[in-house]
Amino acid sequence: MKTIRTEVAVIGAGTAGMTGYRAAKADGKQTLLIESNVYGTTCARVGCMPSKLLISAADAAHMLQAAPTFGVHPGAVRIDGKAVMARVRNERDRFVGFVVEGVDAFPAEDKLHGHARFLSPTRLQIGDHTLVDAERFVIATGSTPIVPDDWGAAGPRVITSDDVFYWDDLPESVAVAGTGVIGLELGQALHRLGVRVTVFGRGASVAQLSDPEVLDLARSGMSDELDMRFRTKLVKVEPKGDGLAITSEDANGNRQTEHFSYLLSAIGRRPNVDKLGLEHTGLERDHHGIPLYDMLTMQCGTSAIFIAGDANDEIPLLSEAADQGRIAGDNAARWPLVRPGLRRTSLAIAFTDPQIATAGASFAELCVTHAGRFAVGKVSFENQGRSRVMLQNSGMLRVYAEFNSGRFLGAEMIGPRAEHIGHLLAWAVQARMTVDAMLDMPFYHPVVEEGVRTALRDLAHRLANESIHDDPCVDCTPAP
Ligand SMILES: Cc1cc2nc3c(=O)[nH]c(=O)nc-3n(C[C@H](O)[C@H](O)[C@H](O)COP(=O)(O)OP(=O)(O)OC[C@H]3O[C@@H](n4cnc5c(N)ncnc54)[C@H](O)[C@@H]3O)c2cc1C
Ligand SMILES: NC(=O)c1ccc[n+]([C@@H]2O[C@H](COP(=O)([O-])OP(=O)(O)OC[C@H]3O[C@@H](n4cnc5c(N)ncnc54)[C@H](O)[C@@H]3O)[C@@H](O)[C@H]2O)c1
Repeated sequence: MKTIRTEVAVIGAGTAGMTGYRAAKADGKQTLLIESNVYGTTCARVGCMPSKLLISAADAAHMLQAAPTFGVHPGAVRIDGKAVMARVRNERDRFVGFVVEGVDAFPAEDKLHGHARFLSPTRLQIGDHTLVDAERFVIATGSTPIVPDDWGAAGPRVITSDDVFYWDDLPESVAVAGTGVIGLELGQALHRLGVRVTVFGRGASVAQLSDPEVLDLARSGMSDELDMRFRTKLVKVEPKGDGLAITSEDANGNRQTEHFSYLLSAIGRRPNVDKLGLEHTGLERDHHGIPLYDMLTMQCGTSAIFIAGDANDEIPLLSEAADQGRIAGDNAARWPLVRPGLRRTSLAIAFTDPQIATAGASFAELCVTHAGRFAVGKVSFENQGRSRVMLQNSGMLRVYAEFNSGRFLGAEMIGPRAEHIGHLLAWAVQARMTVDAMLDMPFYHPVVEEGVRTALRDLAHRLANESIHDDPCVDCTPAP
């Protein structure tokens, strides 16, 4: 077996690993980037980009369906599944191509292919061919979709989001398990593209929402369009004919068996830390096996090992993987003189329709950190001018601020233009703005942001007329 020595070893060439590699190199360290699979990142190959391509096709179909309400009659709509999937794959391959070009530009001696695992705190074994001795490490190994064993045993018709983006055609039907972001984004898109879709949720959660009022509206809005089965678990999944027989059981114990072409398991992702030999590093780990680390430096304990991106399961989003990778790579290079990096205000967007956005502190978080000390303002988009004009007048925004200081803390919404409003509100949280200062900002007419102003005015009124209280927060039941 060959032995290589390097100053920094980065495990995983996804988004976190690539930014980590670049940061360590920029600090002048000899750095090795180790990847076990193909280059191209989860985001570009099977994540953010292909999912948004599929959603855009679904948006086009949906716009045609909504057109007659405006007096515009496009005629019979025909969805060519092969053409839809061809565009998804072709455009996806283009995005992947740009990432691979970036990796190609890294010097050959900085790249190594194979599965890395720790043999000691300073040594990795790569596949069965190389030993890597390094002073410092960045773990950026990403995550893998979860498929329970009993579902997986039903065969290849049980799939994950990874498989969808390799389809040549749209299937007849899909059962989706999970009402998280992936289940809702893909479930709604496939439904709008003419696939028979049923979404099963073992609880009643909707994407990342925790605010009970927004959640209620999101549940009913999604159920109006999609066959949503909340509080329903899958009790048996069996291969049958060219698909699957899926038996579900609702909260009242009623069981039914239905036939679907596929079961899409969208019940979360597991960080890739299990086959890394972390037991040989001496690092303290949590009950999921993830090393304990500092969220500002990404350093695991006081070691020379850093962890970034989906691998630490903190906030499994692209923007976080990029930030955390940069901080981890920089600190690996600087070790032992590590420094806190820039962690930004939380922002999460689900590209459902209506979109869902959460910015800053969530309602559930505030119930813990600010119980009785925060006020809530809100707006419904039902009669909001611009939203009605566009026929996108459904949804709600709830905004939160601290009593006394009037500082804006966060927001949760489902509604039109949430991807943009989410940014606006996250920037206000990070800038530590007060509600009054936000209301001093310009608002054009007629725009959806006027709805934000209505919510902020409501919030300002409540800050002025309500006060800190000791009552238990009746609203603060955790989201199911
Ligand atoms: C369907 C879907 C849609 C998404 N949409 C969005 C979105 O719209 N917006 C958003 O912000 N986020 C989205 N995400 C999440 C986002 O894609 C991830 O948070 C991000 O890609 C994680 O980057 P990463 O670098 O941590 O992991 P990855 O990009 O997965 O990189 C990890 C790499 O490590 C390699 N590796 C693992 N173990 C080893 C080992 N032992 N040795 C060597 N190499 C190893 C893997 O092969 C992989 O290449 C989506 C995810 C999915 C699945
Ligand atoms: N637009 C975006 O930013 C975007 C899009 C897609 C994915 N992502 C990222 O990918 C991550 C993974 O997405 P996800 O949707 O797979 O996970 P998730 O954690 O968002 O949702 C998982 C869902 O599955 C349910 N569930 C868990 N175990 C179950 C079981 N045994 N049976 C039935 N249901 C079960 C949960 O209650 C939840 O509703 C997200 O957390 C997000 O960070 C982001």
